Amino acid sequence: MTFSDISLEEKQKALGELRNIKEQFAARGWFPGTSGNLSVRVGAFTPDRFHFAVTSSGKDKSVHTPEDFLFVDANGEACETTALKPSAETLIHAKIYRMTGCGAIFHVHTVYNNLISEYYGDEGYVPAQGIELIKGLGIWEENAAIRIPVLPNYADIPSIAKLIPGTLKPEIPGILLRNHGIYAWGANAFEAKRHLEAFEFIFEVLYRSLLLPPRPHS
Ligand SMILES: CSCCC(=O)C(=O)COP(=O)(O)O
Ligand SMILES: [Zn+2]
Repeated sequence: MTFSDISLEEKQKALGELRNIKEQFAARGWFPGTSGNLSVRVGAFTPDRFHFAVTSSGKDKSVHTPEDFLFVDANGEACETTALKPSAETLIHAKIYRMTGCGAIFHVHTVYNNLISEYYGDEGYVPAQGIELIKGLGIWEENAAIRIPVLPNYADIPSIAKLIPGTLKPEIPGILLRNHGIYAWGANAFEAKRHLEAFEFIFEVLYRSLLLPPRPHS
């Protein structure tokens, strides 16, 4: 399937979903200083051939403009002639699509995901257990213990993308970049949003738990 085979209706639906998500996350303060990026896949998928709409690089994501999104291919190249630049982290999105075949990927920088990724960064994963929102990740096992992968935050994005195949775990729909932010994905925008919200809740619980004083002996 080429980009022009994908219906206008499907492309517009993807752009509408991105616009809604962008507005909601911006209202939560999840795009400080132009950080963060979002994408939704369109059309058919094979690991080597797919297309997605992605946020333009360096934009203020708290306002809507006609330059907010563009469509790119599996190599992160623009599908149509445009002056817009795709997100600087488009190759990370492309690698996650290639590995998972998912339908949407959302990336945000928050204080909690930064603090927790640094705290557990040397281990290479964030451990979590006994938090109800683990179910929000689609993991319904009783008292599930999960490990959320943490990758180093190299300045060279292709170097990060290369690490993804060895790091990504099929059962965990997210990856942290140390002292940077999280990528969360799902079969569609609804699921990717639910996963991202669950991760952020988990990070806040973990961080606040570290601050609790020891319980007095009873
Ligand atoms: C301004 S934060 C540094 C870049 C970054 O990590 C990010 O998420 C935003 O980059 P983009 O090119 O997608 O605007
Ligand atoms: Zn980022």
